[in-house]
Parts: sequence; structure tokens; C-alpha cells
Amino acid sequence: MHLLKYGENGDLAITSFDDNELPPYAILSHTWGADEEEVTFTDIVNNGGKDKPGYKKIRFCGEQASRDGLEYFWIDTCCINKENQAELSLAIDSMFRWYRNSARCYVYLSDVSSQTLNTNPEPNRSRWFTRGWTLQELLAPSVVEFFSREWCKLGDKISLKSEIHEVTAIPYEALEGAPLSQFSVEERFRWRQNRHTKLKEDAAYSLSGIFDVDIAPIYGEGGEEAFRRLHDKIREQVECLRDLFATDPLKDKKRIEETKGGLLANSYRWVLDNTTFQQWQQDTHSRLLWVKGDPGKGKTMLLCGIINELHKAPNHVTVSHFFCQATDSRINSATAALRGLLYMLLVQQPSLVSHVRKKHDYAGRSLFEDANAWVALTEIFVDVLRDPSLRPTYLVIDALDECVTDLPMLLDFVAKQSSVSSCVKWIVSSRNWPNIEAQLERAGHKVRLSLELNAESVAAAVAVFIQRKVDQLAQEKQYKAEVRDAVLQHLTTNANDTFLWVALVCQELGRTANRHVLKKLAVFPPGLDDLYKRMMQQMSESDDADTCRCVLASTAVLYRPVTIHELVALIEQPEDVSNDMREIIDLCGSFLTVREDTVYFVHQSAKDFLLVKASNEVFPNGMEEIHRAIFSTSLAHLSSILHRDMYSLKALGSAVKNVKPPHPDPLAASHYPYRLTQLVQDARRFVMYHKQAIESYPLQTYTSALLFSPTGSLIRQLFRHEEPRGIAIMPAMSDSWSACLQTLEGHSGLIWDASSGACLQTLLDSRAVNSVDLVSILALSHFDKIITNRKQSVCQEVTISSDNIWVSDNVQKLWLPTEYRPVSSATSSRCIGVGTGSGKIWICSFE
Ligand SMILES: Nc1ncnc2c1ncn2[C@@H]1O[C@H](COP(=O)(O)OP(=O)(O)OP(=O)(O)O)[C@@H](O)[C@H]1O
Repeated sequence: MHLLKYGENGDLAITSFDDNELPPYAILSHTWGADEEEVTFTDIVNNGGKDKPGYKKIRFCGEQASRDGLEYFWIDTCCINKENQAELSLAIDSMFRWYRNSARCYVYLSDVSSQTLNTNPEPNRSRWFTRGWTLQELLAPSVVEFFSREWCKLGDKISLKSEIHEVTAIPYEALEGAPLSQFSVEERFRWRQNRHTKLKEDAAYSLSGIFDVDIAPIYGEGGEEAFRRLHDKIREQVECLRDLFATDPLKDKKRIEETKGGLLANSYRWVLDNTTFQQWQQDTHSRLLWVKGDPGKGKTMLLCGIINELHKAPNHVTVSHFFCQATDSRINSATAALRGLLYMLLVQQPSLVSHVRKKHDYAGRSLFEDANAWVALTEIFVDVLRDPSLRPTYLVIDALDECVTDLPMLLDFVAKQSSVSSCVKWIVSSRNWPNIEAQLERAGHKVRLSLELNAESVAAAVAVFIQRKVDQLAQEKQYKAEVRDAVLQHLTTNANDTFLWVALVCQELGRTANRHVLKKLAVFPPGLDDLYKRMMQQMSESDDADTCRCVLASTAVLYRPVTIHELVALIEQPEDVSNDMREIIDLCGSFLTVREDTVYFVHQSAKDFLLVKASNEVFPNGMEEIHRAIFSTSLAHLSSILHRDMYSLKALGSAVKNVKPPHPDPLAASHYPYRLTQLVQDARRFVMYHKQAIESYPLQTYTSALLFSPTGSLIRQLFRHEEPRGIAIMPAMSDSWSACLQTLEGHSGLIWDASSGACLQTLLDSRAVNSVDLVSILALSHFDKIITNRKQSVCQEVTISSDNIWVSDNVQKLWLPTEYRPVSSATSSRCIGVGTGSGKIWICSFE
């Protein structure tokens, strides 16, 4: 980027900078006069152009910059060498970024006079508002100041926002600096209405920054073609993000805050004054902040608060967050965490989508969902972190301890990647688990914020929380002053710096009649576990103790939260309480809570308590008994309610996609057992398909059987943690089981996979691939030392057995189902390329 600066002798000088090492600069936004009136790059280089009318703008801009303490400034007329086509293209591409990165943008309204402004106060009627390029010049910089013809300041885009909104229809939030990706594509296109550019193509090119897409300018292509290319780029970007989407982390955060009773700012603000936090935030070398603490100490809410505060930063940093929740299978795995973080990051910085598109263009949605999703996501993530255009970004992962699947992989990734980019800072939180400690220990540039070591601040925050909770209770239940004071006193004395304990006791008190409050207070012991024990004891004393225990035990083993309706259909009730299930849930102490008709554990620690510390009481005959009960009750339920034409469709041609479930839905309570039936069916397919391998080599259940099952197989998904770790590139599998039920070994000829099409690369349609093709593929994949003749590869590390049944590296052995056995192959040291009879190729790599 070329920047202008006044030298000591008053002459203008132009200096070139690397875009990554720019000094602070001001930037001018204006409308162009006739070409011959504007000062050009050549004029400046030759110390000329001083007699041109456009020179006045340059002088004003330089003087204003100097008044604002800025040495450098940039003006499009003379800071781009337009005779150099490559430079011009690059400048058009970079323009949005240059405006965004400026310290101040001065808008020079040459047709607005401050002298007539009092009689005609309409600076917004200036020609400046009708030009195409000025739209991004208004939106990209954070500080935009307006000046009259006499160079008198009229205001800035915040103080003039209502006038600007009136003429441009751009919402206040966009003027205040909200990321433009928050606004729909249609809305952003509306902002350009009534704007014109001298060249037709510029109408499209001037929008590329607003949509954060790269479109190389090709002047002469015409406006229509330029807009077609722009629309194509936007569509491809939207499709890519749609496929990456699995959960909306913004909605997860909102839901979690609401479920936990709403975020109280005064209970997290202490962290802003905390020296460890400040060190992490201010020190450019501190990259990773690890917030650690025992259950219920308020880590999740603290992170919610920190995220809110980070958003308040004046320069709109990117904040991308992910909340792990063990009880929600959508958001409890390492892959889900990276996918969620990446999605949220790219929504805010869409130009980085290019890193995803490199892979997504070929693989589509399965890139993020098949067996290799982790490999693909980590590669993309690393590319994004190393991208020089990445803007200051915070990455936040809450509750690492609730990442049920592949936590070690996630920890390893965070430890390795948290220090690679100087503009990225990470925050993670977890309980005080030694295995997490051990893995994060390896991260460089980290700081640790232990809630136990900041007991004083946490105690003060809990005190604020107690005060708020007691005020609410006293108001809702009309406590007398003495009851109110006693509750406050008891909570303050026994809370032990644990928010959750306070929240649970208050929940119990909410259900207690006023006359019993004082008596009841005495039985809430300090400490979470003791409180849970007390709740168990209280429950066991009720008349519905057996039913309550049954509800707790079943809820603890179900693989997802269920609705009250479903719960009634799932549990073996000692007596029929179908109509009283809400009441029973209320009787289950404060372990459970109902939100929108769905039953949840009040907190992960409540579930942990039942599964570990109270397991003898909750599962007196073992957990298996509860699974068996759920299974048989489900079957009984299905047998009793299912009948022909459940939804009274009558017409035999009724298509599933057109069916609208009636209200109430007779199948509402059957969704859980339906999934169970699907699981049984899937298990049957799994066993049938891999029968030969499993019967002969039982341990292959955990290797080839999992690897060669479709990615959508429920068994494969449930046992993902068992998949062998050492195989880096796994066979690309289709989503669902093929038409082939079982292969009978010993027959000659190949049995074809009729439905799967998700191969890694198909080189040839129906003829078999040969080893030469495979060599090129391995070479393309940058694997060296390729050997085509298998006999030579004996001393190599990876090999295919002579009967084509095994791939092995001497330590691990992978059984090949018939349709994956090679008709040709090529081997590198750790990699084998296999060409199959169907023309499909896959590459297996052992780490
Ligand atoms: N700042 C806050 N505002 C409002 N409520 C809070 C706040 N901090 C904590 N709480 C209350 O305390 C409870 C426990 O907090 P939180 O879930 O954040 O703890 P945690 O340390 O993440 O627990 P765990 O490690 O067991 O998941 C919340 O459900 C909420 O009721």
C-alpha cells in the first residue's frame, strides 16, 4: 500500500508499505472530479500536480490527519498507480480492507457548504451518497467523519446516523460497526439502490468487500457478467457455510444462559479487574487463557460474560465460541467443537471460506460428517489460523470436560494451535481434571485462571448472586423480613463460593410453603454432594419414592433429553402415574427440571452424582436392568399403539415428505423407541455385513467393521471412540448401508456396492484402475517413495497381504471387505492406494 506523508520541507512524499506492517493512517472518501482535475500517482512521484483543483483535497486531508496525530494518509486518486494493471486489480481487491484498517476516514463533501448549512441543513443530499464506491467507504472504517467544502467538520457516522439512515436505508447497527455478515444478502443489495459508478463493472466490483468475496476485476466484461460472477461467488459462499453449519453457537449460548436462570453481570465483572485476565488480554504473547474450577463454580456463566464484554470492544473483534454439553450429542464431541468454532468464525469473516471451499467443492457436506471429518476440519482450521488476512479473533470453548468424544484430540489441537497466530486469543474452561491439565500443560503462552485461587473474588460474586436470588424469592413469595434475613444468612454462610449450590437451594425454597421455610433451611447442608445426598434422602421418604427413583435412573441412562410424553412411555412405572408425571418430576428433588415440556438434568453435576456417587441407590440391580426395562417398555409401547395408517392418510400414494403430523401426534411418545428400533436394525446390518470378519477375527469389530460401515450407521456413530486411531486417511464411505446384505466368501466375482458413491476419487468409470494411475494419485497426494510392485514392498512399513484380504503395518491389521479388495495397488512407506473392481480408489495411511 502506498501512503502519503508530508516531509519536513512541506513536500508530499509517497512511501510503500507491506500490508501487514502498516502505520496508522487516515483515508479520504470523496467524489471524483473530471480526470484531468485529479492529482495522479505520477504527479506525486514527479512532485507535480500542485496546480490541479484536486490538490486542495490532498492538502486538506494531510492537514486533518496531522491534526489527528496521524503522519500518513491515503487518497485513491494518487496512491494507486493506475497505469500498472496488476497494481490496479490488487488495489480494487484490497480497497475494502484498506478503508477498514484506517484509523480515520474523512468524507469530503465538495458540494456541501457549511456557510449555507444553517439555511439548508441537508448534508445528506450530497452527490457523495449517490456513488457506488462510497458505500463501502461509509461501512468499512470504524471512524468516518464528514467535512464540508470549507473543510469544517459536520459530524461523524455515529452522530449523523439518523440522517445517514434516512437517505441510505442502512440500519443503525451497520453504521455502528456490526459485522456486515449479520445482514442478509438481499438487504445488503438494497443498500446500493440509486448508486452509480462511471464504469458498469464497478457497480459489482464495489460490492465485493461488502459481501467479503474475491472477484478479480475484468474491465470490459460488462456489468451483467460482473454481477453474474458476484452472485455466483456469494451463492458458493452461502452453500459452503450452510454445509458447515451443525449448530448455531449463538443460539446455544442464549439457551444455556436462559436455562441457568439468566446472566447476572455483577457476578462475572470481577474477572475484568483480575490481574491474570488482564495479563492475558493485554500481553500480545499471552494467547491461551484456561479458566478452571470445580463443578458449579460459575465457569460457564463467566465465559458467557467474558464473551459479552469482548463484543463491546470498539473495533468489533471476531468472537467465535462453542459450548460443549455432555448431554447433547450434537455438541459433545471434538469434531462438533471445531465445526462450531469454524462456522461462527467464517460467518464473521466470510473471505476465509476459501479455505473450506478448497475441499468442500469436491466433497460437499460429507466433508464435515464422514469418518475423516476431524482430519479435514483440523487442516482447514490450521489454514485459517495462518491466513494473513485473519482479523483479531477470540476463540472460546466452554466445558472441555463435557466433550465426551475425542477430548484428547481436541486438547492436543488447542495446545498446538493456540500459539500459532498472533491475532488469535483462546479461552477454554474446564473442571480441575488432571488429564486436561496434563495436555494443556504443553501449550505455549498460556495463563491459568483458577477459580479456587481467586476465592475472594468468587465469594464476592456469589454474594451478589445470593442477594439477587433472595430478593427474587422474597418478592415472589412475599417473605416476611425475618424469613428473608434468615434465608440470606443461611445461604451466605453455607454457599462455599459455589453458585450452583445457591441456585439449587433457592429452587427448593421456591417450592416450599412459607411456613416451612425456616424449618427447611436447616436441612440444606453445605457442599454440592451433601446437598444432592439430602435431596435423595428427602425423595426416598416420599410416598412416590420408587417411581421417582425409576424416573431418575431412566433419565440418567437415556441418550438424549426426552419430553414428558416420551418419558411416560419409556419407564416401567411401579404404578400408573401417566397423568402425574410433572408432579413426580417435581418430587425428584432439584435433580430435574422441565423446559418446554422436555426433561433435563438441572446441571451436569446432578447427573454425575447419580451415576457415580448414588449409583447403588439409583441402580440397585445395575444399570443394565434399566436399559432392559426401557427396551421392553418401548417395545410394549410400540406394540400397543402402532396400527396401520397411523395418520389416517388413506391414499396409498401418500408421500412421506408431504405428510403433516396431526395434532396431537399419536406418535409423539414413540420417537425414542423408534430410534431404538433404528438402532437394532442398524446393529443387524452391521453384524450381517461384517459377519465373516467378526466371526473369524473378533477384534476386527473395532477396526475394519467400524471403518467400513457407512458414516450414517448408528453403531458406527455410537462407537466412534473405538475406531482405530492410527489410520489417518480412512476409506470414504457413503451415508447409508448399501443394498448388499452380506457377502458369502468363497464365491468368485465381486459383489458391488449398489448405493455408495462417496469414493475419495473416481478416476475411471467402469474399467479397473491400474497401478500406474495409483502411483500418480499417491504422488499427487505428496507421498514419496512409491513402489508399484508389491513384492518389493515387503520391507516397507505398510503392505497388502498376498491374498488381498489384509492391509497391515505389522502392528495393526485391517480386514478388507470384498468390494474394497484391490485389483491393483501402489504402496508408499505409510500409505497404500487401492484400486477396486468398481473403479473406486481409496487411500489408506497408517500413522
Ligand atoms: N454470573 C452469573 N449470573 C447468573 N447466574 C450464575 C452466574 N454464575 C453462576 N450462576 C449460577 O450458578 C450455576 C452454576 O454455574 P455454571 O453452570 O456456570 O457453573 P460451572 O462452573 O460451569 O459448572 P460445571 O463445571 O459443573 O459445568 C448456574 O446454573 C447459575 O444458576
